[in-house]
Amino acid sequence: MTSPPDFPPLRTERLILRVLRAEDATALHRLVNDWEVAKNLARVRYPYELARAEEWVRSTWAQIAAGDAWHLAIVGEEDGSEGPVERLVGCVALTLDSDRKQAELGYWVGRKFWGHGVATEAAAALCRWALETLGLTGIHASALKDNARSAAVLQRVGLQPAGEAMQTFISRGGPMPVRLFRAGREALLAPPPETPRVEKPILLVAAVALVDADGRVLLARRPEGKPLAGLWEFPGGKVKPGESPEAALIRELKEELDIDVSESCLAPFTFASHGYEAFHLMMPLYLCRKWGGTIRPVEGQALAWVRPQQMGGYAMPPADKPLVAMLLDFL
Ligand SMILES: Nc1nc2c([nH]c(=O)n2[C@H]2C[C@H](O)[C@@H](COP(=O)(O)OP(=O)(O)OP(=O)(O)O)O2)c(=O)[nH]1
Repeated sequence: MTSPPDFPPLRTERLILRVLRAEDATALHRLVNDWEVAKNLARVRYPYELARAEEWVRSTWAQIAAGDAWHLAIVGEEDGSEGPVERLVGCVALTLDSDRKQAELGYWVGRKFWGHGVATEAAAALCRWALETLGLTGIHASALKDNARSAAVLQRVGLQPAGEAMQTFISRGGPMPVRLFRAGREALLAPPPETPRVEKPILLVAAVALVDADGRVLLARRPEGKPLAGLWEFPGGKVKPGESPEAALIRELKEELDIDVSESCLAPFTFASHGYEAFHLMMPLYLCRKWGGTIRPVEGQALAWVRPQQMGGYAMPPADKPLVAMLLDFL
């Protein structure tokens, strides 16, 4: 064939999947003649010459015309001075098995376009097109065992692990271990599971473990009338809109304990992330060993200096349990 076959381009949110054109060969050669890309491709020789790219582009036209395989260019659009300009970012392909009921999925993306979900977006669109248009019963693929990135793409597209095998990789000069993936038509066409929505508001609270010279930590008892009243907690409080967690802590420590703490004495230590009934608590916990002034319970709250080993004897909010374990390890 001397010219590309008719194939209406597939459009995704960010990409166009279309037949390769003769003029794509230069960009294709530049992207594939990169060991980081070529080493993951079974049927590519490395180094990959421009003449091979030109020949391969033409071979894809015959395969599409025969209905054997669809190797499509993955193209992004960029703003140019005279309107949008197309840019080749990779290729995606489906090749029919000999029974013509199933197909093998393959793809590659140029190194500089990695990390943006291009392969997943393109592969999912081509699979959907093939299932709907060709009536395939399933799709399969393989990924080198050392290519975790590709295995993740296949699983995001909806393929499931289906064992391991050896497969010849021209680029690597021989057989290589691969992981196999496959999925049936129903699984692939099912709508993706909804990601659980966080309905609760996120409450940001800053707290601190004040540590004395003996390695004891100050706990304060939550006063009556407040939620979780009677439980022992790390001093701190809610971060106000526009306030940094450090500024909130400095303010709270002055209000609650009448001490002066400078930001440089607050060392980020760990954090609590806990779902309470009405909100989700995000609470960075700082460590502080140096403050100005003498600690006094301004709000009449009970205070206790407690070694981490003894904190089990103090009833604390559920969010604090993992923090105690961290302190126990660290102090
Ligand atoms: N300060 C602190 N709060 C904690 C800890 N563990 C934990 O679950 N919390 C929760 C309890 C509260 O829901 C929230 C802190 O809110 P708070 O009501 O004490 O905050 P605040 O001092 O700004 O109080 P207020 O002005 O609203 O009365 O974080 C902890 O170790 N220290």
